[in-house]
Amino acid sequence: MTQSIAFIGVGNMARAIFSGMLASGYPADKIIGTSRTPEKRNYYHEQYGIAMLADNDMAVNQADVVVLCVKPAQMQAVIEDFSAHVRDDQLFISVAAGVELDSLAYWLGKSVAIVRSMPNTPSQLGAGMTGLIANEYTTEAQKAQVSELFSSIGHSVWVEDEVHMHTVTSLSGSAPAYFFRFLEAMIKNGKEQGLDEKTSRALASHAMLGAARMVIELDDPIAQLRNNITSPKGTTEQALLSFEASNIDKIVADAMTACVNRSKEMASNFSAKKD
Ligand SMILES: NC(=O)C1=CN([C@@H]2O[C@H](COP(=O)(O)OP(=O)(O)OC[C@H]3O[C@@H](n4cnc5c(N)ncnc54)[C@H](OP(=O)(O)O)[C@@H]3O)[C@@H](O)[C@H]2O)C=CC1
Ligand SMILES: O=C(O)[C@@H]1CCC=N1
Repeated sequence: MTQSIAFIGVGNMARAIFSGMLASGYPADKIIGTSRTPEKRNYYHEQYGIAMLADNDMAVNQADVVVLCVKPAQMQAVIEDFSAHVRDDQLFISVAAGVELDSLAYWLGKSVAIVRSMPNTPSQLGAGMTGLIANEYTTEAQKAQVSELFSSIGHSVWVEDEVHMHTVTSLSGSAPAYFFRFLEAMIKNGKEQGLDEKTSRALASHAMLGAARMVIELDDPIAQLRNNITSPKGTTEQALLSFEASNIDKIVADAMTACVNRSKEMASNFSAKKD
C-alpha cells in the first residue's frame, strides 16, 4: 500500500522533492505538507493538490514517513514540538544541511528509523542527486524504500560514514548554485559581447547540459573529453589558459572547502550535544 508522506516545512527543497514525486506518479492524496503561512498552504494545495496543514502534530500523526524540511536552525524546536506524537514504526528523513543523526534522534526522543539526506533542487525535474545515510534503527527494507523514493526524483548514493555528508553537500547539494553562478557569468559576458540574454542563456546552458551528459553517458576520462575540444593554437586553449592563470583548481577548492567548513560549523551549532 502506498505510504503517507508528510513534509514538515514546505519551502524550496520540500517542493522540489514532492513535485518530482508527483511527476513520477506518486498519488497527491498520500502527500501532506505543513507551513505556518496561510497563503503558502493555499498555494501549494491549489498548485499540487496535496493536503496542506498548519499543524505539524496532525501531519506527523497521519504519516508513515515524515520528511523534515525546515531550516537547520529551526529543526530542534520543530521536532521537539511534535515529538510526543512520534510512533516507533515511523520513518524520518531529514534534508537539513549539517544536522547530524544523533541530534535528530535525541530531539525525536525515540528509537526510530532516521535517514539523513542531502538532496538538491534539480529533484523537481527528476534530475536530482541525493546523498544518504541511515541510523542503526533503519531496516534494510526502509533503506530500500528511501532509495526508491529518491530514485523517483533522480539518483542517490548511500555513504558509509556520516562525515562524508559534508562532502556530499559540497559536491551535489550546494553544487547547482555553483553552476548557476558560472552560467550567470557566462551569460553576462555573452551580453557584453552583443548577444541578447535569451540567446546567451540558451547557448551556455545547453553547452553545460551537453557537457554533463557526455561525462555521465560516456566512459572517456573527463580530461580526454576536454582535450577533444582543445585544438592546439585554437580558441578553447586560450580560454583554458586563462582559467589556469587564475588558478581555477584553487578557486574551486576554496569554494568547496568553505562549503564543507560551514556544514561542519552548522553540525556543531545545531547539535543536541550542546543542550
Ligand atoms: N534549497 C536547497 O537547495 C537545499 C536545501 N536543503 C535543506 O532543506 C531545508 C529547507 O531548505 P529550503 O527549502 O531551501 O528552505 P525554505 O525556507 O524554502 O523552506 C523551509 C520552510 O519551512 C517552513 N517552516 C518553518 N518553520 C516551520 C514550522 N514550525 N512548521 C511548519 N513549517 C515551517 C517555512 O514556511 P513557513 O514560514 O510558511 O512556515 C519554509 O517555507 C534546509 O534544512 C536545508 O539545509 C538541502 C539540500 C538542498
Ligand atoms: O545552502 C544550504 O545551506 C542548503 C544546503 C545545500 C543547499 N542548500
